[in-house]
This record gives sequence, C-alpha cells and structure tokens, in this order.
Amino acid sequence: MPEKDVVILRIGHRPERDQRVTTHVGLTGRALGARGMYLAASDKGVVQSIADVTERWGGEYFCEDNVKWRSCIREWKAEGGIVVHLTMYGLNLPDVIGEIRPKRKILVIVGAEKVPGEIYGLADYNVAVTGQPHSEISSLALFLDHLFAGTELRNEFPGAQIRIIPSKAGKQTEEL
Ligand SMILES: C[S@@+](CC[C@H](N)C(=O)[O-])C[C@H]1O[C@@H](n2cnc3c(N)ncnc32)[C@H](O)[C@@H]1O
Repeated sequence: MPEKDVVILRIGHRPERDQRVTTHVGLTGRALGARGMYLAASDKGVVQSIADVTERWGGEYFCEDNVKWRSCIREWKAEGGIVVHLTMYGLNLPDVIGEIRPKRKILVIVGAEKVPGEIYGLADYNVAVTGQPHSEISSLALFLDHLFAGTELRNEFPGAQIRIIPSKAGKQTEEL
C-alpha cells in the first residue's frame, strides 16, 4: 500500500487562550504519523514552537498558519483526498475506521470551542471517539492510532539532534 498522507486542519483557534492546546494538537499529529498541520488562524507562536520541536527532534513536519479552512478543504478534495471531522456527534470510530483506513490522503479536522455547522456537511466522515465530550488532543491521538493500527509508535524521525534511549528507569538521551 502506498504511504499515507495525513494532515491536520485545526479550526476555531483563539490565540489568547488556545496556544497550548493547539501546539499539543500539532505535536500529537507529528508524533503519531501526520505530515503537518494547517492552522485556520494567525499564530506565529504555535508555528515557531512546532518548528523548534521538529528541528531538535527530527522529521519533516510542517505547520502553516493563516489557512482559510474552506479553500483548504476544497483544494484537499480536488487533489483526491478525503476529509475526516472529529466530533462526538459523529459515527463511532470502531464502526468507520475499517472504511477510512485504506484511504491514502486524509485531512483530519479538529475544532476548538465551536465548530461551524458547514464542516459537518463538507466532511466525508464525521467520526466520534466515543459519544462523550473530551478533547481535540485525545480524539486526534486515538484516531491516528486506530488509523495506523499502532505502527506509528515505531516511526523514525530522521535528522534529529537528540534521541531518547528507552530506559526502564531514569532518563537517557543521546545528542546526534
Ligand atoms: C473541547 S471540544 C468542543 C466541542 C464543542 N462543544 C462543539 O460542539 O463543537 C473541541 C474538539 O475536540 C474534539 N472532540 C471532543 N470530544 C470528541 C469526541 N468524543 N470525539 C471526537 N472528537 C472530539 C472535536 O474535534 C471538537 O471540535
């Protein structure tokens, strides 16, 4: 199967209160196999934090702010991609992941406080990670883990300046 192209689209970000959560959405995507994150807001702080992590910890992850979500979705679909919106109102993850997993190019939308109703209609799949309210970080992590069936936990991050040497106790790192 050809390699997957998974990108996050973060909507509803409010720079004055969502910086930390949005940065963690981006870092979760990076750690768990996504190629990058589009941010539908202006926030150079988030872009810089993610770039700093990528420079030190490796890989090719991008973060682009000032993205217009409608055109982002339109262009993604025009390139043959599908759109998955994570929402507790959607179909439960175990019921749809089998249909989604074979798709190669996937845009994963996560919201902040309020998601415009239009997103539900634009998405190919509205996916719930349980029908209970929690967070964009936890729902993204579980979605990616189910999508990649756990293989993402062994991903390599080429070009890193630092690497962790897994240890039973204590902290061991290696500067490369
Ligand atoms: C803190 S929630 C706020 C949702 C908001 N109350 C709404 O109705 O749109 C922020 C984001 O977390 C994600 N999320 C929260 N719970 C979820 C769930 N059970 N399944 C899937 N995504 C979820 C969604 O992407 C949502 O937009």
